[in-house]
Amino acid sequence: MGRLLYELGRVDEKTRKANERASERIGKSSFSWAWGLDGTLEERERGITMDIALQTLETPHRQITVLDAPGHRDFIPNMISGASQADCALLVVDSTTGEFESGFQRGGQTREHLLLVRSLGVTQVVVAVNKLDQVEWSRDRYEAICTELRPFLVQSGFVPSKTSFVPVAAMQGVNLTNHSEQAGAFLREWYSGPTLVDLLDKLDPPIRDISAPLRIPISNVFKRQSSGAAVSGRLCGGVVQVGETLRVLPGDETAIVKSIEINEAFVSWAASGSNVTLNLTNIDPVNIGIGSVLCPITDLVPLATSFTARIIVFDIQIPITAGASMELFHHSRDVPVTTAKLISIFDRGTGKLIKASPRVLTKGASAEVQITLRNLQVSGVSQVARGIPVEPFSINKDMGRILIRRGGETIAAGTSGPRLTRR
Ligand SMILES: Nc1nc2c(ncn2[C@@H]2O[C@H](COP(=O)(O)OP(=O)(O)OP(=O)(O)O)[C@@H](O)[C@H]2O)c(=O)[nH]1
Repeated sequence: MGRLLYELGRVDEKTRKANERASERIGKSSFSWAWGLDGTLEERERGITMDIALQTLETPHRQITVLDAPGHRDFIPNMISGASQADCALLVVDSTTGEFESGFQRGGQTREHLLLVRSLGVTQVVVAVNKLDQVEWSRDRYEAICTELRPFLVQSGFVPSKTSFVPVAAMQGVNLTNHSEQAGAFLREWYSGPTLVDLLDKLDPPIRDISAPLRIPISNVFKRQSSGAAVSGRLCGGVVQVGETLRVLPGDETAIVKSIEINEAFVSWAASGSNVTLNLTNIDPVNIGIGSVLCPITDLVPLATSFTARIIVFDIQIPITAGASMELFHHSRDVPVTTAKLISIFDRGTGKLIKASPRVLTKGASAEVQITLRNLQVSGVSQVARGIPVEPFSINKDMGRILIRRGGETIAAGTSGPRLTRR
C-alpha cells in the first residue's frame, strides 16, 4: 500500500526519504514503504500493521478510501472493524514458496480474511499475487496460486465475474500503476494484462441508500483540546449535516454536529458510504464509546439484548451447542454472548427446514439461533448487559451483519433477524 500511494503521488519524496532513513536506523529498512501507513512506534518496531490506517487515493475514474487492515491473527478484531466499513477487498497474498501455503492452509489468514470480508457484505475482490521477484517471476507459480484460490473464492460466496487477479512485486513497484518500469521486464515476458490500478479503476461503485435513516457506527473517538469530542466512522445509510442534533446509542446522550471532515477537508454534509470525522459539541467524550451508533433523535436505532440470527457455521472442529459462550462482533464492538437457543437448521439454497431444535451445529450448517448478551462480572459483581444497537438485516443490511468468534477463531457469520428484544 505504501508503494502504491507513492506511485499515485500520495506520499511525497521527502516523506519517503525520511521513512527510508528512519527505518534503516532501527534495522527495518525492508518495511520503509509500510511506514507510510503503519504510524505507531510499536507497529514500526514489530513490522506489522496493528490498527486500521485510513488513506485515500485516486485512479482515473475512482476515488478510493483505503482501510489498510492488519494481516496478523492477533489483530483480527481490528481487521473486522475495518472490513465492516468496506465495499471491496484488495487481498495481497505472498507468492513466496511456503508463505502462500501457510496462509492458505486450514486456519490460515488468507482463508479467514476472505471469509470475513464476504460475510461482512463485500462482493468484489482483487487478489494481488505479490513478491513475484522472490519466485523468479514464475508464471507457473502465479497461475498455481490463482488456481488454488479460485474455487475457495467461489465456496466463500464470491462470484467469479467480480473477482480478479493481478501479478505484482510491490517493493519494486512492478505492475502497480504502469508496465514501463525496468524491474518489470521479466514479468512482461508473459504478462500483458491490467495493472493493479487498472483493476481498482474498474471496481463497480457501490450503491448508497441516502434515503435510509442515518446510522453512523463509531470506529474511533478522540478527545479534542477544545470542548466536546471527535468521532470517526462510516455512514451506513442517510445524510448528516452540520448543526444537526444526533442521539448516541446506547445511552441517553445527544450531541450537536459542529463540523464534518472528509479526507481532512471540512464539508457541510456527508452521505451514506462516506468515512467521516465529526466534531461534536454538547457531549462529554466519556459518554461515547467505540461501537456506539449515532442516529437522528426522531429515528432511533433499536437496542437489543437478545435477537434471532441466521448464521453460517465455518469450518470448525468443536460443534456449537445451546448455551455456549462466545463473542459477538458487530461493527467495531465485541460483546460476550451465548447462543441461547438453537432454533433450526435449514437448507441454504431453498430455505427449507432440515431440523428443528437441533442439539448441535457442525461445520457448514445454515441455522437460525437465538443470541443473548451475557452479563459481565466486574470485580465479582454481575453487571446486567446493556443492549447493543443492532437492526434487522431486512431493514438495514449494514446494521444487521454479525460475526461470531470463540477462542480467537471466527466460527460463524450471519445476519440479525426480525425479532429483537431488550431486557
Ligand atoms: N521481495 C519482496 N518483498 C516484499 C514485497 N512486498 C512486500 N515485501 C516485504 O514483505 C514484508 C511485509 O510487508 P508489509 O507491507 O508490512 O506486509 P503486510 O501484508 O502489510 O503485513 P501486516 O502489516 O502484518 O498486515 C516487508 O519486509 C516488505 O519489505 C515484494 O514485492 N518483494
